[in-house]
Amino acid sequence: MALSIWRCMLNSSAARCHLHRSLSLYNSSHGFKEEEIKNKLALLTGGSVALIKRENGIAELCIDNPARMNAFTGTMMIELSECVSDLENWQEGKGLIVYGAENTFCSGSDLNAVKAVTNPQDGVMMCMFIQNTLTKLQRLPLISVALVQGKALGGGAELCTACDFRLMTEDSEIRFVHKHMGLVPGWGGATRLIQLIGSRHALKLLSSALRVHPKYALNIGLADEILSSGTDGPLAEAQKWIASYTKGAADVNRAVKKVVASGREKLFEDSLRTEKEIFGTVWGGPANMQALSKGTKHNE
Ligand SMILES: CC[C@@H](C(=O)O)C(=O)SCCNC(=O)CCNC(=O)[C@H](O)C(C)(C)COP(=O)(O)OP(=O)(O)OC[C@H]1O[C@@H](n2cnc3c(N)ncnc32)[C@H](O)[C@@H]1OP(=O)(O)O
Repeated sequence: MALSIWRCMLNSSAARCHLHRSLSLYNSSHGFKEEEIKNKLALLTGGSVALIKRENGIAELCIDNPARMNAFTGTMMIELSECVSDLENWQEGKGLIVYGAENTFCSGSDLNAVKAVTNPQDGVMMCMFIQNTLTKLQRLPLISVALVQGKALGGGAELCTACDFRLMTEDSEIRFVHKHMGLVPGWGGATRLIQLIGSRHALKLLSSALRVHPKYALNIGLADEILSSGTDGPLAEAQKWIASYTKGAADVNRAVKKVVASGREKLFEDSLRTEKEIFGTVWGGPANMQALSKGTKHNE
């Protein structure tokens, strides 16, 4: 079969692969009434979530509510969802750094918002809204990094588990305080924590609300690097760190994250099929042809 026809077949199946992007975890068939909960969240104002998409393909998402230790108000939950949707459509994107304003990460839900969302139905609806957002964040075809400075508490601890990697500054902590609030994680943090560090370590952190300092986080696999207090500052350190994992063409970087995200979630044979489809999107592509024409050697 002519190579070009074969590639066309691979590419057409790869196109189908793209069509499955950004299906929400919860929809109306699960009783999720998105517009209804968004209208309620919109009344809980304060703070903001800002997204910068840079020319080099690395975006920065800032959780900005320093007067409340970057706690999420209702409007910030809506803005986070909108930023993640924007990133889902950013075809040039390769990486994402999530961080908090004024050198602290996030202290979870704004307790004023929590007190305003009194009935259990609305609480569960808010939980579904946030889980939809954080599941899409985790599945973005970008390498994502949570830059943890200061405190990542409650929902803030859950948010950092939705990123592929966590970089912690020397004085920072991640703390699942839910049990002290008479709660369990609801933003998907328990499920992702078990994926990251295993059920034994996850149960220890959730049942003790332990302050997880950087060295222990590194030891149990929750953190990937402890950032030294370099002269450039933590955000610049994080930019340097992510740059070493996002070199080269955007489509190849995105394909790498897609094959790993597929293997992380799918059954073995389904993941193999997805890997084949993603392979078809880069086989014979510009980066592949350039490497072949250069006679690339791997002895650096
Ligand atoms: C599924 C989980 C999810 C949910 O249930 O929806 C949650 O995340 S529940 C919330 C979990 N988070 C908390 O319980 C954090 C509560 N705050 C603290 O423990 C402390 O503030 C701190 C984060 C450890 C920082 O302590 P400290 O350095 O002493 O500063 P302050 O306490 O003075 O905080 C400064 C300022 O910020 C306000 N603040 C902090 N966190 C929140 C929050 N989550 N919601 C609302 N406001 C918050 C704090 O009240 C102070 O404000 P003022 O008192 O007006 O100065």
